[in-house]
Amino acid sequence: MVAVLPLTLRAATLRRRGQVLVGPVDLTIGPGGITAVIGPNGSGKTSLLRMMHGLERLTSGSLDWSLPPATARTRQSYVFQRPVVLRRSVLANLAYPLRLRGVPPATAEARARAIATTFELTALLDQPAPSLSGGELQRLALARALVTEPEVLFADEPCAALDGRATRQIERHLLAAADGGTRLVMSTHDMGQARRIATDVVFLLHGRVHESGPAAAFFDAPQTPQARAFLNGDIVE
Ligand SMILES: Nc1ncnc2c1ncn2[C@@H]1O[C@H](COP(=O)(O)OP(=O)(O)OP(=O)(O)O)[C@@H](O)[C@H]1O
Repeated sequence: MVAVLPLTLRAATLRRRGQVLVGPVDLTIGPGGITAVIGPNGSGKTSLLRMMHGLERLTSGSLDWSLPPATARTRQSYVFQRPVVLRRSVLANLAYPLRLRGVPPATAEARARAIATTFELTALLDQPAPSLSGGELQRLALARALVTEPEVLFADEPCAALDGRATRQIERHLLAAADGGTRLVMSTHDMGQARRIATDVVFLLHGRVHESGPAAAFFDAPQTPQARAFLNGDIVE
């Protein structure tokens, strides 16, 4: 199968109501690894992820996958910061993306049950998804995003509002997905998390990529005063 990556953004820009929210951004997402998109509140992390997944149309510039956009779209998933679930059972939620792709019901259900085991959701399969706790919902959202075995997963703050234990649990699943060959691009406010799991970092400031590169180098020796200030928890202008 031909790979969907790399994803290449050239001068990619998103404007809303006359304001530049993101861009111009030049960025390549190659195969393998976990990219942490970091930056202060309002720096454009969510907007950039939405652009890459095709939820926002670029105002100018270009964004190219190595395959046509319609094909690329079927090979990627997105996890929203606030998990969105169907008002149906956990099992139905897990089977849904497979059914959408035309997988027969029995096969979809078997795959849904298998991923539920991995994500420790088996005991909850018959429960209505909206009744789950925050940590369980986030696990369900991630499991549902991965049930199609996407080549790329975009995750917007996948551990926002989770406690330490639930966060570590999600991180284990993210690392396992990356080990299994899914390319991860995630935003996070949690620098401990970025240090723990990211292979590379994209540091956004005012909608532009201010610094990017291997995570270890970024955290050990940030190149700009703004990145240093951000990592120190100071206000970044
Ligand atoms: N649809 C929209 N229309 C107008 N402005 C928007 C829209 N979506 C986002 N913005 C603005 O774009 C900027 C970037 O927002 P975005 O949510 O991408 O940042 P973020 O880095 O993810 O922020 P946070 O860390 O607070 O989640 C913000 O100033 C936000 O108010």
